[in-house]
Amino acid sequence: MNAHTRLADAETPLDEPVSTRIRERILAAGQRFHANDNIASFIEPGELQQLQQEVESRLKDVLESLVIDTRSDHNTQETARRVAKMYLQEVFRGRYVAEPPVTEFPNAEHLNELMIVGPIKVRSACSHHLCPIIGKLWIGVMPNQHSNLIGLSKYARLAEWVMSRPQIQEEAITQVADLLQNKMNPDGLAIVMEADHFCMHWRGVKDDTSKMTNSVMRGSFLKDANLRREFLSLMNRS
Ligand SMILES: Nc1nc2c(ncn2[C@@H]2O[C@H](COP(=O)(O)OP(=O)(O)OP(=O)(O)O)[C@@H](O)[C@H]2O)c(=O)[nH]1
Repeated sequence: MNAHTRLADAETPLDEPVSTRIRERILAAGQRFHANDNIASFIEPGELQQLQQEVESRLKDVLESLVIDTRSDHNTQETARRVAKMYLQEVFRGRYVAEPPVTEFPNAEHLNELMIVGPIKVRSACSHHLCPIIGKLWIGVMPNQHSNLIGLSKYARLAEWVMSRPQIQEEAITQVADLLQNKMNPDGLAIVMEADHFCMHWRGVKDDTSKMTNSVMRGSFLKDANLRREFLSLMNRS
């Protein structure tokens, strides 16, 4: 074995794709890493940049397999880099970064009146085709004296964190509900989402008029039909 071969052998672990290192940590911890899971706690400082480079190189292979001449086509020379950046830093960012900081305030005045936020614009992508999902979200909260209150902007920040992952709408809205439920511990929580799915508009069935609407009702919104009606009627005016 010459010095060059020994050096190459010693370097093998460093040549391992960064995605493999991250995946091994997640598996060792027995955690899930579905498309709509957040894996930020398994990514070490500096690795996100390496992951972006790895995705860029794989996307180059995809363009190669699509028989696109990225060397002479001035429009696609930088496409792999741009798409990798878009996935990691923008549209799927919610998988890779930690939850945004949210200050929780005690409900000092024991407020117990209905509060509605919306429509919050949501942007996501379906996990089946990675096509955009663009829609609106309304959140209703009924606090009690044990609830925490959060700042108005934090509803949008938390929703964005959950939505900027490949999702299906039913699971996305449940993730938003679980997050708010744990943070605020309200008496009742109501969430409605209405969205356009571009996997239906742009391709496939090419139905560009239908939208998907779904709702999650918890606690007092589930038990009290009048409260539910009040939320739905006020929501429809916004
Ligand atoms: N339930 C649910 N389905 C979704 C969502 N987003 C996209 N879909 C659907 O996921 C389905 C995937 O269906 P498949 O039959 O596996 O894939 P496909 O052959 O490409 O389906 P077509 O879209 O009918 O061409 C499609 O019917 C999509 O419309 C979502 O958020 N929730």
